[in-house]
Amino acid sequence: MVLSETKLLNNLRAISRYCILFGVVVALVFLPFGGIALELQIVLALAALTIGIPHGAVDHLITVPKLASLKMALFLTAYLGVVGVAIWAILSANLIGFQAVVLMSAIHFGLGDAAFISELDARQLGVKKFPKAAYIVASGFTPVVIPLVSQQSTEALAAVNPKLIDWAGAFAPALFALMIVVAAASIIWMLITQRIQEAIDLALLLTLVLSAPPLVAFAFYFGLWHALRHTGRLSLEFEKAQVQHRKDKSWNAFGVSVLAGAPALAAVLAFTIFLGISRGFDLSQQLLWYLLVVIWALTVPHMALTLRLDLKALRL
Ligand SMILES: CC1=C(/C=C/C(C)=C/C=C/C(C)=C/C=O)C(C)(C)CCC1
Ligand SMILES: [Fe+2]
Repeated sequence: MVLSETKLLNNLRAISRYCILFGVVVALVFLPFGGIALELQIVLALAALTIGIPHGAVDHLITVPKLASLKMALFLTAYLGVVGVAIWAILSANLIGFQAVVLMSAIHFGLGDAAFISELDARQLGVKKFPKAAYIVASGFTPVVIPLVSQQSTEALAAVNPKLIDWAGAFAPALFALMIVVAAASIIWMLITQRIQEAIDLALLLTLVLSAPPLVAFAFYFGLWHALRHTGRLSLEFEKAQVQHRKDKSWNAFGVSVLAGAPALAAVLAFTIFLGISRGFDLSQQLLWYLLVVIWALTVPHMALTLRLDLKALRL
């Protein structure tokens, strides 16, 4: 079973790296033609967000194992209540809401990515000490903050919601420089401590955010790195996936973990369209914004519940 888990986590690590590399190549290929058209960027972002949703949609199954129970009903009521309050907060205070979301996302991404490495470490012998703090900070802030303070962030944020364009105010250039230094220093630290694989991970993320436009960089990171690796970790917790791991069927374990989140994916998409229409939105212009708002709101309880697993894996 441990072998099947290790195999899956290692495969997902390799696949997510190839995906990021593919994103870098696509961005570079488009460069001589004036970059990837904004419309295509938005389509990519919508696709990546959709791919990424199921990873958060199994929280309830992991926290409350029994689907048809009073506990589950109470849990879902509280979960959705938090989501509702968060949606209201982001819609009524766009700017502060977004700043809070950026911070929350960076912490959630960093803890999650580092917890993934810790789960791999726990299943392998003779690993060198893992500098967790450096990996948490670099892997969390690089994919969110750098795209949001880069030169091209104005175009991306205008497509999401023009009110967000100045989210970092006068700090943007300093924040950009600081984030590059943090990422570079962490890569060097990984090399010094002989965590070569982690140095490769961070170098890939940094290359992506420096070469691809913000929406594309975020799309590839969220859908094909964060969600993939997180789903791998879900298979370690989810009872149905454990059954498959025990039979040494690592991809089946991954498959059931993805499928468990599929019904919620449909619900999220339907609710997003309902929310948008009820607020009189123009589908082609504001779908990305509303989908992001719903995902950000879902991240509030998702992050709180995932935190438990993250801290357990990281032994913090
Ligand atoms: C980086 C970036 C963005 C921000 C994305 C964020 C902050 C996403 C957070 C997602 C979470 C927390 C998911 C949970 O698992 C925008 C606005 C799309 C514009 C393009 C660049
Ligand atoms: Fe997540």
